[in-house]
Amino acid sequence: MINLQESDSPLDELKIQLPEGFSQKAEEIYQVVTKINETHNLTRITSPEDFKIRHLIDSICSVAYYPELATESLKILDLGCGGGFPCIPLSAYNPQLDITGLDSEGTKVKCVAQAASELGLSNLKTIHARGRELAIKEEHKAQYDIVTARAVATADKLIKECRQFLKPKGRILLYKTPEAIKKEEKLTLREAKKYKFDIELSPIFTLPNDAGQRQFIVFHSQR
Ligand SMILES: C[S@@+](CC[C@H](N)C(=O)[O-])C[C@H]1O[C@@H](n2cnc3c(N)ncnc32)[C@H](O)[C@@H]1O
Repeated sequence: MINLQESDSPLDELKIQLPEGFSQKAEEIYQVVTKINETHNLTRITSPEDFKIRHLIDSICSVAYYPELATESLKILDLGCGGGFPCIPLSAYNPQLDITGLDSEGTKVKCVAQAASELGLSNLKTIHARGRELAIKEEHKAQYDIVTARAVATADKLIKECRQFLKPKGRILLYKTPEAIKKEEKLTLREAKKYKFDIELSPIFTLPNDAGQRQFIVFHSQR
């Protein structure tokens, strides 16, 4: 049992409310993903407590800083979704979100599609492709309100790869550590300026159980 609750740190500190039924859904996500993981090697994080903190809580903390993720019908592309993070928890958190999980590894995409089907997440679909290949296809160009990416690539590379997916005034929301943001700062500033993005940084927050610090960096398209 993972027993996800609002009193969990940092959900409590960030005042993240869990929608009705989400704790039960979180348990189902844990059961379904770890079952698929037994045959497909999606994640090394499998203990209930680690899964809760490093996958579930980490995925939904974005809601604290971008509350529209909890309430609006946004079209989101999760680039490099891997085993389904953050796209699976986010699609369960707000059924109004229309999320596409994208990954260049076909097996991972199939596993996320299977998990979405078993979990009844009809608002989550998947595509097997590289970001830069999909971004030039007419049906995906300028179609998304937000592109998310967690643990995929440096911010400068992701700006280049994600920018064509965005609708006017769209955003790229990256799940990062403060250390990575600092390390990537110079190239990030250069690419953000080149492609006309304003940068927003969230406050730094800490995950329990030595899971480390996190920070979001958001690129707002000026166009
Ligand atoms: C370290 S995993 C992270 C997966 C997931 N976002 C998470 O946080 O658990 C990085 C994933 O990004 C995918 N990936 C890397 N570059 C990509 C690209 N250009 N287009 C699509 N997927 C990509 C990889 O195949 C891999 O599954």
